[in-house]
Amino acid sequence: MKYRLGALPLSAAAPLVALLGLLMASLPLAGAGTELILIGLTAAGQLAWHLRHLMLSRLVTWPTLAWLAIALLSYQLPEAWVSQADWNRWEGRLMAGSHIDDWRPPLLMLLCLGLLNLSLLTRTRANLGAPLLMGTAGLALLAQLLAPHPTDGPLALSPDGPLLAAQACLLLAQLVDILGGWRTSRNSILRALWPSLLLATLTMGLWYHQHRDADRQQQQAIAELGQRLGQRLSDEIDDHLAAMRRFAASWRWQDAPPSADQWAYQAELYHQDFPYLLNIAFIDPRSRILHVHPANAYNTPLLGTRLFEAQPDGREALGKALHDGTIGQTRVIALLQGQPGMVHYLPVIQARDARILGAVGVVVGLRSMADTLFRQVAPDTAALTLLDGERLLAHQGTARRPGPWRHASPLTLDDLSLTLITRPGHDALLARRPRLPVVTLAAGLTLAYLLYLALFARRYMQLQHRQARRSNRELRREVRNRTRLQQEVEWLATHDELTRLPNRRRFLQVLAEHDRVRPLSVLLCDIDHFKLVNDRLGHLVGDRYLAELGRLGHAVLDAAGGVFARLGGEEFVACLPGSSAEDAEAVARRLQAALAESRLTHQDGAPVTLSVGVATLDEGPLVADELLQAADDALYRAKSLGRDRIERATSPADLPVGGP
Ligand SMILES: Nc1nc2c(ncn2[C@@H]2O[C@H](COP(=O)(O)OP(=O)(O)OP(=O)(O)O)[C@@H](O)[C@H]2O)c(=O)[nH]1
Repeated sequence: MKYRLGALPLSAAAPLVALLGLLMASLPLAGAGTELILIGLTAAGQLAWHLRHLMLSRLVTWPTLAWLAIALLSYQLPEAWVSQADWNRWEGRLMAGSHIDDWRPPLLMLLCLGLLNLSLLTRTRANLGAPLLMGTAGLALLAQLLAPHPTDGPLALSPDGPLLAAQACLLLAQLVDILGGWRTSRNSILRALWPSLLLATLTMGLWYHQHRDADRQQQQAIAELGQRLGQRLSDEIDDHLAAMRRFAASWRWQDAPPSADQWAYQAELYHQDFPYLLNIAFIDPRSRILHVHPANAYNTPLLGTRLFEAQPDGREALGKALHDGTIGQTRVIALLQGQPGMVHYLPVIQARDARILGAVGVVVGLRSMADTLFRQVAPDTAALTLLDGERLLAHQGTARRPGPWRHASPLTLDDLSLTLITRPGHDALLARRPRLPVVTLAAGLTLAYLLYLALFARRYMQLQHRQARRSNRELRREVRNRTRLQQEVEWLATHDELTRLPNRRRFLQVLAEHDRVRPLSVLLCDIDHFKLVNDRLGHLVGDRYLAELGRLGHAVLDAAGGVFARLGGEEFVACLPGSSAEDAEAVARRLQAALAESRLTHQDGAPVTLSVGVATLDEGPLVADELLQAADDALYRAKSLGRDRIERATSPADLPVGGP
């Protein structure tokens, strides 16, 4: 919750930061309009999620993503599928006032933010690659910060500060929001994130490189176009000069200036080849215009005009032709027709006596000439401007949307230095733009995303396996413990812990197991004066004596094919299936002997002795209680007869069967 509290104001602040920033920096809102709207929608999606209006968040996030997807498709689809013109039409409807290529660069960032919103909604943030989306968004932000201004490339990244700040706010809000959530799976996320983020970084680097390369190629193409046009312009002037020289020379055999008809006929032939010539005039030696072609509303009033007076800028050039007999050429001057241009004056020299009959004036309207030339370039391709220094000579500016940069090619026409500015149109640039960078970006980022998903899933499965293995191990250990405990409980239920001999219950079971064996003897053994041992030597020694007797008894009875058990207290019992009373007595004696040999003594050094009651069932059914009672009776008798004795019961009545 505390993270959400931090994220909330950041999400809310993002669109405000963008809007205020743009207003304060007096940046045109129209240009940033689409991006501003997208930022607003993304922020609204985030905010709605933070405020728990999930439906609203969904309603905002999905259409925003759809919008972004359409924009993305604009440069993903091949031209053959959807033409640039079609996209432009759609784009005009979707984003009036701004152009798709203006906001393509932040598109990646906004797409990442939109997808992050989606991952918020689906609550599968780390699984859906949200960390990589964040990393990529961070890279896109960084790229926008570091990238140069768009003037150096048609699709360079937008550096609009307020919009960047808004994007950073949205990213930060996402970061703050998930910091707590990823704490537990941080290791898994990091392991998947680094390799995929590295791939994303390499992809973006490669994309940027290819992107700049494409820019350079386009700039070069435009430069070549400018140079080509410039070359054509200068070739054109050379051509018409050569033609005019021939034209001027064609009058040298005349004795007098040409007649109006002659002039109109001949000049028309040349004018057809060079329609941009505003006129072709014959000027007499006194600089008067004698004939002019074509005879139109601009030219006809010029007839009779004395050029030396009327056009001082051209006087020097005309003087060369009329006085020196050489070709004269004006600079770009204001023509009598009202537009800038140049005039070439070619002397008409009589062949016979080298008399200068006059001059041919060829008026080149640069605007007309450039227009003729510019018409060869499709208007949407580029805007073309012809400049003489700062002076605008001609312009063709029909490119619907001028691109972000222009190319200036210097033109040299004789001694004239002009500049041809070529400004390519956006649409033409986009249409010619190679798709490789975008394909690289899309493929690389998709791969990085898949890599993240694969690594994360692998790591997740590894953890699951590890967890399962650990659980299995614990389960096995638990089962072992429980089995051991169970066995212990079972053992304790049938054994005596101190002597580790079978207890009374087990003894009765053994007895029952041999209920068909005859003879069946039972020995009831009791340590004599054991109380004294306890009292004088202590209970611990008493316990040791009991354990020792248990060990001895087990050894003796085991050798005799019987079972030795502890009945309780210092009383022991033995079962000897198949042993007659004599045999049983002999075993009892062996037991007494073993005890004697063990040198268990009282405090005064007297040996610890054992009294034994023997009962044998030779025939008839076994009644355990009765048999034991008979043995007990015999034992009682042994005790009362002085202890350290063996007394035999006579079955079924308890009759002494003898003693030592
Ligand atoms: N150390 C120890 N003493 C036990 C245990 N079970 C019973 N005893 C003791 O065994 C003694 C049995 O004494 P009694 O049966 O009264 O008689 P006794 O001293 O053996 O004399 P007699 O049987 O008449 O020869 C008691 O002092 C009990 O406390 C045991 O598990 N450990």
